[in-house]
Amino acid sequence: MKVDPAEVSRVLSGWLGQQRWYAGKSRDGVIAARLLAELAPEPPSVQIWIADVTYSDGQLEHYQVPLVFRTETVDHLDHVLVGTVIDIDDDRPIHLYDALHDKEVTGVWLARMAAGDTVDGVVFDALDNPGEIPVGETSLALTAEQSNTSLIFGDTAIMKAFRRVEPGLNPDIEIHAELTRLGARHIAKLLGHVTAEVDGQPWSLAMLQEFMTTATDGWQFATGSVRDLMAEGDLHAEEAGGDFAGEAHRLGVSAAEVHADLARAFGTSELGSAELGERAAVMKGRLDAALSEVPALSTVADGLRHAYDDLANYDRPVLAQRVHGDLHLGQVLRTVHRWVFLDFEGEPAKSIGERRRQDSPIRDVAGMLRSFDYAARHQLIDIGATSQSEFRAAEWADRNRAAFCQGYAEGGGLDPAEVTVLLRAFEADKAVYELVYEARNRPNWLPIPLASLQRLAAGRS
Ligand SMILES: Nc1ncnc2c1ncn2[C@@H]1O[C@H](COP(=O)(O)OP(=O)(O)O)[C@@H](O)[C@H]1O
Ligand SMILES: O=P(O)(O)O[C@H]1O[C@H](CO)[C@@H](O[C@H]2O[C@H](CO)[C@@H](O)[C@H](O)[C@H]2O)[C@H](O)[C@H]1O
Repeated sequence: MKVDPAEVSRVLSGWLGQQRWYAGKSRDGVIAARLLAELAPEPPSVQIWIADVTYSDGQLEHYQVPLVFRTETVDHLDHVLVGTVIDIDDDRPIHLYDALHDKEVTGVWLARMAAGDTVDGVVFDALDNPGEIPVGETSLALTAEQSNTSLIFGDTAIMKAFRRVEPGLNPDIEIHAELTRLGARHIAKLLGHVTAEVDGQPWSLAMLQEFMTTATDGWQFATGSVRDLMAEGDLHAEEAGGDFAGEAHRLGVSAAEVHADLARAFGTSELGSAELGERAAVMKGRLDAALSEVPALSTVADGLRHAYDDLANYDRPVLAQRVHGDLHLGQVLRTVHRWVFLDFEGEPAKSIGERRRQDSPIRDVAGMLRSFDYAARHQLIDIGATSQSEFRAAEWADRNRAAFCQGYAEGGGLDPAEVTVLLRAFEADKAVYELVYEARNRPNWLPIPLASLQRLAAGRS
């Protein structure tokens, strides 16, 4: 079976724009597809293709698209049909399907990992424990596709195939590999990964992790607590059923423990005044870029610049280390035993180089505090806010933010109350990022980060 890459580019051009994980939806881009590796040559052939997207401003992005080549159409795969091309050898049609959604072929990733294969320069690595790869289990794709595509195998392992790929080791694999080696408590163990070697550079394609069964994610857990509170007439957060503060405290302790593990695994450094000035300048740059996309930000921009100036003029060195980089309640799972932290990839919009840089752990604290604010306020968007519901949401957020900070300090982290300049700058930076994210993805959620930016610009949290 032989196909013309130009034909594959043509079908991908129509299909990519419909995928949740494709970041170029609002931009004009030219798509060129190239074959990276053929994982299963026997029919149905399974191949990893890379779609190189060149945007009109010259920017280049790469997306991983594993395809299965079938000579017959398959009804139950209709929803993941990418397109039909012609076989160069015999002029017959070949139907291309998204291989990650075809249970008949997904097992090849596990089989190759367990065997420690290298295929066309793509290395399948099971670390030291090939026996832990659940070869033979059937896959189930997570329906809530996010930045990547995740498959659960049986109930023991989850494989995340990275969609947007680039040269450089993905921090999610890098961090999970080190923390697994350390035996860290608050992560899901790394079982294996798939990495291509292209021109001497690694390209991370996929990772396999222990699957945490019967876990609830932090967002579901926290928003359940807010729902209970809102259903309870006049009660305060501590009086209503489903109070979350005990969990918020445990989550804070756990975050401090994760940071201690990251410091142990990757070391620490100090950000002096020059570096703080440079970090503040990056935040101002992000604010300026956001202003052109969300004009409502202009009313608070001066106050936010003051917060960034305070960071630039901070008179003490700031401890830096590897961090999570995009910490929020959707990135933590509560198992029966402990809180588990997921997705150490950092903010998807940043380059791998930026995401691997050491940073203040207060960036993660700020991310989680923003999430408490989101959890408290997002229901008011649907039910309509009154002054009383606003007051009660704020009370829930304040209570849980305080519990998280107290837990973080008790767990050995910096006391957030003692580094308010850092916290304000990082919260503002995150809320600016969120404002752009909401403008692009969920415009009716814009009031959440905007209200926080108004408080932060006025010098409140
Ligand atoms: N090890 C795991 N155990 C259980 N569920 C997981 C695990 N890893 C991820 N998940 C689930 O998959 C979702 C997506 O995972 P995530 O790593 O955040 O992917 P993405 O990079 O696409 O956002 C998570 O929100 C969580 O619900
Ligand atoms: O899950 P991702 O790593 O792809 O993160 C992106 O999407 C998140 C939304 O799913 C977004 O998080 C924002 O909304 C959350 C509620 O849905 C809230 O808990 C977070 O605090 C808020 O930042 C995240 O910013 C974005 O990178």
